This record gives sequence, structure tokens and C-alpha cells, in this order.
Amino acid sequence: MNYDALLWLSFGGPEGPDDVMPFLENVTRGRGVPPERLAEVAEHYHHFDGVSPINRLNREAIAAVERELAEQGVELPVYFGNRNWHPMVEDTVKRMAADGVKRALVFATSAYGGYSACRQYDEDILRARAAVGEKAPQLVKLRQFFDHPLFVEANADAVRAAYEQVGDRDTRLVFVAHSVPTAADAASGPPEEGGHRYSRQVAEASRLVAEQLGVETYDVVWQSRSGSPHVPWLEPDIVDHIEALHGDGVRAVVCCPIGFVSDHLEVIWDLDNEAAEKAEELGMGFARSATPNSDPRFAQLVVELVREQTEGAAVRKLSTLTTGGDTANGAPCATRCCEPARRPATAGAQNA
Ligand SMILES: CC1=C(CCC(=O)O)c2cc3nc(cc4[nH]c(cc5[nH]c(cc1n2)c(C)c5CCC(=O)O)c(CCC(=O)O)c4C)C(CCC(=O)O)=C3C
Ligand SMILES: [Fe+2]
Repeated sequence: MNYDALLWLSFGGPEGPDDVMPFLENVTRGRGVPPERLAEVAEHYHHFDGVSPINRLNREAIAAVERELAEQGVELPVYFGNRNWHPMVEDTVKRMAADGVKRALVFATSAYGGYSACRQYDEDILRARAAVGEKAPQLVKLRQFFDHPLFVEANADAVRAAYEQVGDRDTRLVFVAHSVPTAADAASGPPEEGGHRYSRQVAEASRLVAEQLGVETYDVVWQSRSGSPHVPWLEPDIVDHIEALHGDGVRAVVCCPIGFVSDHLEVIWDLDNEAAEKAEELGMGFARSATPNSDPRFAQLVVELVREQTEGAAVRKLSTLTTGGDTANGAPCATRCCEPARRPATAGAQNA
């Protein structure tokens, strides 16, 4: 085997009240997020005593992957590092170097392309290797998996369970992913592909899940809009959409957070709280499907992606859309792929 470790690379989240502001400052540094928005998001975290479940969920996922690796006889120690909170990826890669790791695979906890979902993880890899210097291990990132059969099946089964919760009503299936600025979506993927790789992949994953369920009518909407109000982001927002569905006579919503792999704060606050509350206020049924992290197929998926690299296992994907994100040492996967937005270029936003 030509790899000697697996690095689990994620977003990170606070683990106590004193972590909240420094974490949010890490996330938003230089990104034009207004202080009002920051204060509002800090409140969301304080509802949970300043603890995001994301680090715990990542640790659980890593334990499941370690078991799966052992079961399949793959010897690969797993390390955990984050972009925005401890364990910070710089520290983790330092530790990997000290342990003598030379060449590691990297699993980033997002299924999609796009700047925030993919290329920013390459920037994390670059930063971490630069912080370690000469001894830094080679870091090879695993591909995007939005259309992997195990990802689609785990979501489809979770949606089935959510349907059972709302019962036999006139129900609409609504897929949700994290909103991004429309300019960031337009710039996602290599330019020759025509952009919008992020929203196209989200739409395709949603289509695949709906197809597996035999559901013909469904919607794809967005959540957790941030940034300056002057900058356009992908719409509609899930909460507004629930209101619109109510106006159309829909009586219940099954919401599938297709854009995320675990029940972290943006899921448990923006969906389980805000969206659920809106539905309740309107007298609508509401259920949210579980994210793949809680499904044994997620660990199997990660190990399958590892084996694609270590032993040329078959690349399983259900769509014909391009799958990028497989990169070495933080280089982008194609020229100009998912370039970060040039900040003040967008409509009238001085600060964005
Ligand atoms: C596409 C995408 C994903 C999915 C891909 C992936 O999973 O990587 C994602 C995941 C997440 N986003 C998260 C949290 C936050 N995102 C923020 C801000 C932003 N997200 C953006 C995009 C995305 N974000 C963008 C374009 C911004 C604006 C600032 C910027 O241009 O970068 C902010 C700042 C405050 C605010 O919301 O205004 C917070 C706190 C958490 C952790 C939750 C927890 O703690 O449990 C997770 C997993
Ligand atoms: Fe985010």
C-alpha cells in the first residue's frame, strides 16, 4: 500500500461557550460577514451551551471508519483535523509528520464541489503543509461523492423513515443544502464546464434520491444564508419555501439535508428549530431526515473511496456529472476550478 494514513478533514465547531466567538472569527475572517449576522449565529450556538455537535459526530464517524478499515483488513491510522477549530489541521499534520507519516489520503467532509465545499479544503491542506514545512506528508484528497450509490441509498432510506413520521398527508419532499453567494456558485467547477458545479451536483444528488424513492415532485432549496444582505445568495430559503408550500396547499414537509453529512449545528438549528417552527406555526407536518453520518453505509463509502486510491477499486457513481475534488497537496483539481470570489466585485457590496 502506498499510503500510510488517512486524514479526516472537517469544518470544526466550538466545544464550549468561550470557543464560540473565536471560532466564528476564524470562519468569517476577511469574508465580509456583518457583525449583526455574527451575533445572531453566536446565539444559535449559545442555545446549545456553546457546543456544536460537529466534533463529536466527526469522532463517531472516525471510530466507525476505523472499525470498517479493520474489518476490511486495511491498515491505515486515521487522524482528525479541522479548518476552523481544534483539533486544527495544522496541528494534526504536524503530529502526522512527527509520527513519520509520508503520504496520506484526505477525506474532506463534504460531498460536493464549489469553493466552500471543496477548494477551501485544498487551501486548508496547503496551509497545514506550509505550517509543517519540509517534513510535511504528501496529502492526496479523495474525490467528491454526491452521486455515490452508498450516499444516495443512505439518504433515501433516511427520507423513507422521515415520511413515516409525518404520516399519510399531502407531503412535499424538500432537499436542502447550504446556500452560497450566487457568484460563488457560478464560479464553481472549471470555467469550461460552464460553472454552477455546486448547485448542479446538489440538484443531481436530490434527483437520484428522489428517483430511488419513486418521488416525482420535489424541490431543492437552500439554508443558512450568511454574508452581506446586498450580495445575492442561492434562493429560496427553506423557511420562506415552507411558507410558499403552505400557500399552495401542501400539508406536510419532509426535509432532507442533502448538502450535509452530519447533524451539526446548521442542521439542528436552522432545520430542526427554525424550519420546524415555521411548519408548526402554519399547522403543517414536518420531519427532517437523518444525515448519512448515522448510517453504517457512510463508513463503507469512505473506505470504498480509500480503496479506489490504494488498490484501484471500481469508481462507483450514479450520475454522468463530472466528479472533481481529487487533488494532491492542495493544488486545485483543474485550472481556475472553484476560484474564490473576488470580494468587492459583487453588486454594491463595499464590504462583502
Ligand atoms: C457550502 C457550505 C457548507 C457545506 C460544505 C461543508 O460542509 O464544508 C458549509 C458547512 C458548514 N458551515 C458551518 C458553519 C458556518 N458557516 C458559516 C458561513 C458560511 N458558510 C458557507 C458555505 C458552506 N458552509 C459560506 C459561503 C459562508 C459565508 C462565509 C464564507 O464565505 O466562508 C458560518 C459563519 C456565520 C454565518 O453563518 O453567517 C458558520 C458558523 C458548519 C459548522 C456547523 C457547526 O458548527 O456545527 C458547516 C459544516
Ligand atoms: Fe457554512
